Amino acid sequence: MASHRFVHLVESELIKLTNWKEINHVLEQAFVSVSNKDKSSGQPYSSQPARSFVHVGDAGALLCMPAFLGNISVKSDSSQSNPAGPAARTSSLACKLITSFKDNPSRNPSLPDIIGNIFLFDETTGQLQATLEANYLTGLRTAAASIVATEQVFLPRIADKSKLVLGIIGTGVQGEFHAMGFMKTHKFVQVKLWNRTKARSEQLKTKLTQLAPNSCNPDVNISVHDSPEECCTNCDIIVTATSSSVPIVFKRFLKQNVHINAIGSGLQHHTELAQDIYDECSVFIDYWNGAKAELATLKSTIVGEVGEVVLKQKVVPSSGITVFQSLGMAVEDAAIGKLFYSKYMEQLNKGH
Ligand SMILES: NC(=O)C1=CN([C@@H]2O[C@H](COP(=O)(O)OP(=O)(O)OC[C@H]3O[C@@H](n4cnc5c(N)ncnc54)[C@H](O)[C@@H]3O)[C@@H](O)[C@H]2O)C=CC1
Ligand SMILES: O=C(O)C1=NCCCC1
Repeated sequence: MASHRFVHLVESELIKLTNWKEINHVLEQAFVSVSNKDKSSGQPYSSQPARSFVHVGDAGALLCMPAFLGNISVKSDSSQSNPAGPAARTSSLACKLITSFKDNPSRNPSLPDIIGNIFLFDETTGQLQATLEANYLTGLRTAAASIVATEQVFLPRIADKSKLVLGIIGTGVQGEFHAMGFMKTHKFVQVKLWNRTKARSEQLKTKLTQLAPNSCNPDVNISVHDSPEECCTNCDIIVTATSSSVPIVFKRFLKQNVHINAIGSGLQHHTELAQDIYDECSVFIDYWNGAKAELATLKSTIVGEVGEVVLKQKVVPSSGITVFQSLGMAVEDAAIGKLFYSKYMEQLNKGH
């Protein structure tokens, strides 16, 4: 076989290509693709098995996440050269290989909890087109999944969207991406931060203060809190992004009308929130296949997939506590991998 070249996109290149609106646009299509059972509907569709794990004792795991995503547009209608026309459609064939080792951050020197790469293939020939460093992309796509879930499940029930308060529980990598993504795409009057090690929240506050002038509210108040309870008080939207194996958010901390994006705690998934929350809330998920395998021990009411909400197959509650229980799925990586590869190739062809 003739040798074949592929590109390798590193984090510094990916940072330059980042546009949150485009990322949210492809993530919404990833959600739709898993809920759409009719390939001829004109909507995105996909094929993705439940991901496979190799456990390394109790220390960590290697995850293999393959997916095919069909009929997506990597550009939103408003960003293409002819905004009046339909956005061009493409597909994505990809596999993310990722490791999750929970003790990595406390090593000396510290290492990320999550380390991964996305392998992107030509969907007509199967040839490897690109490898993309996936730590940064996992941060972006997981935050974008929470943003889309919040827009679909929670924001329709909020009449006045100009006074929202965001709480971030856990200001590690994911907490940071979530704070940045939400501030870039939605207006908040306050962003509240809590982390087990307070210094880390203070560091994030400094970064977010620098970002604020380029966010949806340059006057946003960013505050650091001493406890999860103080941080959650008065929040409309909460993100939990920790590796805690015991509950850190309880119902008594919450407003009556609140949305939580529960994204942390690795492969145990639902340990960050107390059972009294799960007893009362409506849970939305990313995909049933994954939930059957990875949320088998969750005792709560799962209403449906976020994609089912977008497709109007499921109705969202008009008040109360909603939870987006984020597992993370391969089509999200296939979507963001294709978006960044396309943008990179476009710039290369323009001679940048
Ligand atoms: N749902 C999804 O798609 C994804 C979920 N994750 C999960 O999100 C979580 C955070 O990941 P990263 O931000 O990348 O990790 P990180 O290592 O950057 O941050 C971990 C955070 O958890 C906190 N933490 C650890 N143990 C704790 C405890 N017992 N109590 C309270 N806080 C504790 C740390 O202070 C830190 O803020 C992990 O559980 C990871 O597996 C990560 C990527 C995707
Ligand atoms: O989807 C992902 O990527 C991950 N999800 C759960 C924790 C590890 C990474």
